[in-house]
Amino acid sequence: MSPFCTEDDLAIAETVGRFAQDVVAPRAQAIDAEERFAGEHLQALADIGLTGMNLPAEWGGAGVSPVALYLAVEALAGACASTTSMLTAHFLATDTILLGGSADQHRQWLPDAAAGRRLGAFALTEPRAGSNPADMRTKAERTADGGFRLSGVKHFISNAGHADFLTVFALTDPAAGARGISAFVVDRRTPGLTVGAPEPTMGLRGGHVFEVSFDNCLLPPDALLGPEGSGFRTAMKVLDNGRVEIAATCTGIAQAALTDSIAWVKQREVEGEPIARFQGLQWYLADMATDLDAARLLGLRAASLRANHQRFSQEAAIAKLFASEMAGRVTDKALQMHGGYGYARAMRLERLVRDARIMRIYEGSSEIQRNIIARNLLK
Ligand SMILES: CC(C)(COP(=O)(O)OP(=O)(O)OC[C@H]1O[C@@H](n2cnc3c(N)ncnc32)[C@H](O)[C@@H]1OP(=O)(O)O)[C@@H](O)C(=O)NCCC(=O)NCCSC(=O)CCS(=O)O
Repeated sequence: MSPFCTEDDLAIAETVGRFAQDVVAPRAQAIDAEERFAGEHLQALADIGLTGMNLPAEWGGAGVSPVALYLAVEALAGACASTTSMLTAHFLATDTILLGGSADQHRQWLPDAAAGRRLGAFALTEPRAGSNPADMRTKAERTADGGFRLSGVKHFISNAGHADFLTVFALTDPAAGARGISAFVVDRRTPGLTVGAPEPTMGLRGGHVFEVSFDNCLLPPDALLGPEGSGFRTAMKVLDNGRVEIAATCTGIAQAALTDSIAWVKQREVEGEPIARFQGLQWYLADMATDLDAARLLGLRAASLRANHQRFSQEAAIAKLFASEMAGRVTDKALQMHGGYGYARAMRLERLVRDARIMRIYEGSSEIQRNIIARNLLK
């Protein structure tokens, strides 16, 4: 499949692919249509090791390579992107604890999260600080007992209303800009923490997003992840991982659209012959496959660098930019090939088109990825 994958990675992908098609795919249309939270899959994801797939075995995780993680996320996304979004948001939360926290914090939070007993959410974005999180307003002030008083509002937070814990980023030194941001792990039952109703969205309708308010929430000293002021850097490292997982989600969605399109042109007939005989449609398929292959290779390259403990921020941004734009192109072409049937809600293609759209926006929009890529080029 790719120079980046080992036999073990491919075996994991096959297992997850079978699980995704047998267990997750059959419920995906209903989850979307009824806007039902994809959490109904949480136990099944945990049973197959997916809830801890980003974590080392030491903390209850699957201990697999980031390449296997990429392939697993892709396989799951081909079945249900809402379920995948719930899972990747959980990964953002547990990655924050893994990368920012101490061994004691790992022990306290990660095994339960890896086992799917506790669901996480990642609270970085604010109503007026999306692309530029350094401009956040949420504050955490020291209290006399060494803990913190947390106040502010976070927005578009996946899982929040269903989560057991959130990793939250807040200013501990408002004068210091990005260097004044700290990361915290917060129990969702903390008094003063309230979550709004799920925000209605165009796609990922089973991957609920929420506004979260912190009204003078009192946090214990051990809620702080890492040294004060290190939160922004932790968030950026977590997002490097997250962007590769979004790229994998995009290749999963696009692969599903391509698979459906191949089946469609073979089955749909015009004047007694399958439309697959039209060269125009064959060229559509060829372009879709080429675009998809390029995106997958970029994603696997980033995952492979991560596996080798090399810096991969640039490659993650390139993979996320290309894959999210590719998913838009491929799902749109697929819909065009299906004609009115692709536009009808009875087919999953309509869902794939809607689910693909957010990929160009969350975890850093395409414009932000271009900024990151250009900034690295001009260093
Ligand atoms: C575009 C940005 C990267 C620009 O950031 P800034 O210009 O504000 O900050 P910098 O000066 O670049 O960096 C400050 C500080 O952080 C360090 N840094 C930066 N990037 C990295 C990295 N990849 N790895 C490690 N460290 C990093 C940098 O070296 C500086 O350190 P020093 O202070 O010098 O020590 C940024 O604004 C950005 O990424 N914006 C997009 C935000 C985003 O993606 N938000 C998505 C939120 S989550 C979501 O969308 C969905 C979640 S869910 O499903 O609920």
